[in-house]
Amino acid sequence: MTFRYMPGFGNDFETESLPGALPQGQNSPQRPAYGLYAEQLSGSPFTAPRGANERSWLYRIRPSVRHTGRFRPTLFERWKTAPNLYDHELPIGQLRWDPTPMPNEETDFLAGVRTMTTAGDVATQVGMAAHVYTANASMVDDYFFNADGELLLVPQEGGIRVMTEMGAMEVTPGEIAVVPRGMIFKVELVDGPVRGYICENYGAKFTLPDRGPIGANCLANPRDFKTPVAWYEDKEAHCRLTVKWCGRFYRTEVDHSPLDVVAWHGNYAPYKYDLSTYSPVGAILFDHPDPSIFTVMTAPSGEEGTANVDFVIFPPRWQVAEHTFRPPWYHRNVMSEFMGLIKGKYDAKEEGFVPGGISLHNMMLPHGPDAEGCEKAANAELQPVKLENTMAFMFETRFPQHLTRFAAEAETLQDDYIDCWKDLKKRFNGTPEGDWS
Ligand SMILES: O=C(O)Cc1cc(O)ccc1O
Ligand SMILES: [Fe+2]
Repeated sequence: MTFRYMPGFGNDFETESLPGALPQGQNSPQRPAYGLYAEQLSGSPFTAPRGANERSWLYRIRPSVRHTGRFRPTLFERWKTAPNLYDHELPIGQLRWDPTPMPNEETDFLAGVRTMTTAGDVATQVGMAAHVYTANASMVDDYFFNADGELLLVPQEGGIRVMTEMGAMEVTPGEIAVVPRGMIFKVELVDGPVRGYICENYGAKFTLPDRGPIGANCLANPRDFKTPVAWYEDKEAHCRLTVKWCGRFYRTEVDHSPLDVVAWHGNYAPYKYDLSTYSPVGAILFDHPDPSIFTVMTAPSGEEGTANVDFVIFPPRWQVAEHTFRPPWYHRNVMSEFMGLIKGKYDAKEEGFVPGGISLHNMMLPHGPDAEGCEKAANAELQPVKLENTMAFMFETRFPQHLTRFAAEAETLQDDYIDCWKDLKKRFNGTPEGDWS
């Protein structure tokens, strides 16, 4: 199968996989071509202002209402939803985990989701959850949609094929994909086991941040976002559709594939993005800017400049700042920082933060470079240095991130993480130079 995409962020797209399947000049013809049913999928209230109004028109073999029978409750006990408070006894702290191991038993994407943190409240469409997924099997006759929010998928190991109602995307480590709230999809594996991270965004959708004085270019450029062309399965088989709805899971059975959209148009659609197309802008003379300069996408909350969640990356880049402590400064942040590493090394941590791992620096908890990193940065010769072969990211939310019991009790939790700062010694010695040796 070939994967084809249309460029642009939030564009009004149109696509058909059979000639003439997409009505022209109207949305709801009396008898759509090919005997298709017309259906509107709304991603915003009908009356949302034009710039935030999202909907698509789908032309499908059966209307979605025929993809569901009666719903029965089902359980995915490791996929948690906010509010999920204090189901463990671990005190607050700076935390770090080793990579989640690949499954031993047959596990598909849906079964392989494990929640690490939740924030906010799904019932008021506020906040987010951070998950890891691991899988060693494709979803074949199993399909899923999440009514609780959009899913930002961040593969770390192994490629996945995200087969959605509106098209199919192949997404490999170094790329990300977003599946909108309510969109039916399944995940197939390209070749072998996979691992990655998910941000489940309960709030307003991810959008591109304003660039302010940076101007009209750089950071994430709209044309590098890719939305798949229409694709469908005309498959009659025993299929299951699982739905996540306000933190609970339900299942319904149908005799055909729900991925049956032959043509569509609109601006509510899945997309993917290659992180290597991000054009970072940074300090070209001195000092270390705030990580907000590396925001790929932001999901706003009601308060200006205060994101429900930001998706931030730390891509390969030159470091050139003069007379500057170049790694992140020591800091305390009102926002809560969940970090993952897709590949390479992260410049604030010399050891222990490895690809597939996670760190969590929650609301107001102090953190910064480890002792070794500090020592190196303070004594480095400040030549231009290229940070290569690296890609870390952060889900940064205005809401405190509450650990799940799974995260608190995981064998991968490093109990010695805070020791990475214990050798930060006193440098104050009464002289203006201090003791930076
Ligand atoms: O804590 C971290 O490693 C993330 C981070 C990076 C940076 O360059 C500045 C602030 C910040 O929180
Ligand atoms: Fe931080």
